[in-house]
Amino acid sequence: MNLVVVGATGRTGSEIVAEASGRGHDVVGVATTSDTVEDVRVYPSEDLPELLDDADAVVDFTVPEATREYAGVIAEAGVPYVVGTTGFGEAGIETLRAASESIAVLKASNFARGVQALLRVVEAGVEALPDYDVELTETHHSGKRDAPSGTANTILDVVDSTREAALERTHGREGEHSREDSEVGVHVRRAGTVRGEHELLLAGNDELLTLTHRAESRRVFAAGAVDAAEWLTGQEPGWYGFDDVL
Ligand SMILES: NC(=O)c1ccc[n+]([C@@H]2O[C@H](COP(=O)([O-])OP(=O)(O)OC[C@H]3O[C@@H](n4cnc5c(N)ncnc54)[C@H](O)[C@@H]3O)[C@@H](O)[C@H]2O)c1
Ligand SMILES: O=C(O)C1=N[C@H](C(=O)O)CCC1
Repeated sequence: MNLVVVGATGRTGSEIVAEASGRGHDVVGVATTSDTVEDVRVYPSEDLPELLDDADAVVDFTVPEATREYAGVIAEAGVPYVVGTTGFGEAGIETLRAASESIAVLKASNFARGVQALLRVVEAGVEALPDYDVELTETHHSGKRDAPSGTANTILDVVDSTREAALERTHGREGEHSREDSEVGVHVRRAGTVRGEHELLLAGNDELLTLTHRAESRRVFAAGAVDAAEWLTGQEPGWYGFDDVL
């Protein structure tokens, strides 16, 4: 497969370049500056249109503003598009949904297979404990731009779709703040080189259930993203998630 990795010089993109190259795929990179990663040529972003001519898939781990810029070009080129970038607003999601009318778009906030398993366990836990208090804590490296993480938002979306009514997301607490039954506390920690940890707490009836996932390297995201790209090349245009791949 001819793969274009956008964000190839990044923390995660460089792992994806290594993973895809290791599987024998032909890889080129795109980033804000030209470079070389794992012996793979990285081109500046203005070169993306011509790089799409021979591409079988694009994998994007950049920033929301870059993804929004690329989506139209990639859709026009008719190339399947795997998006791992997080931190989009509604407009960004709309741009990707529009692209999925003409190409296969697979967007996931987390390409670790263990997080897909966590989401299934979260649904079962909330179904079994519908009246328990819910709190979420996520921890990532000190360089992460967006908060809360895309994965945290995905977990909370699963909680909301499983409960009778959506919970009001309270981001941190300070001063006098007694807890309402209708709220979920969302707590964000940024420190060191943490690759990604998510903990969901369900508490009530004098007991606690904690559901936790910890990524111990970015290779786990890279493996999932390349699996997704390999799968997506065989799909019709449309909107897909990583759960479709598993
Ligand atoms: N879905 C997942 O499994 C998953 C896993 C890890 C990271 N992420 C997400 O991936 C994104 C990148 O994270 P990171 O830590 O690898 O970032 P990073 O800052 O290390 O790398 C960002 C990359 O994007 C490129 N870039 C930035 N602005 C650009 C622009 N305007 N045009 C072209 N390229 C541009 C940079 O050159 C760099 O290569 C974040 O949104 C993060 O949340 C998702
Ligand atoms: O390192 C990051 O940044 C990560 N971002 C994703 C998110 O926002 O959920 C996935 C975990 C790692």
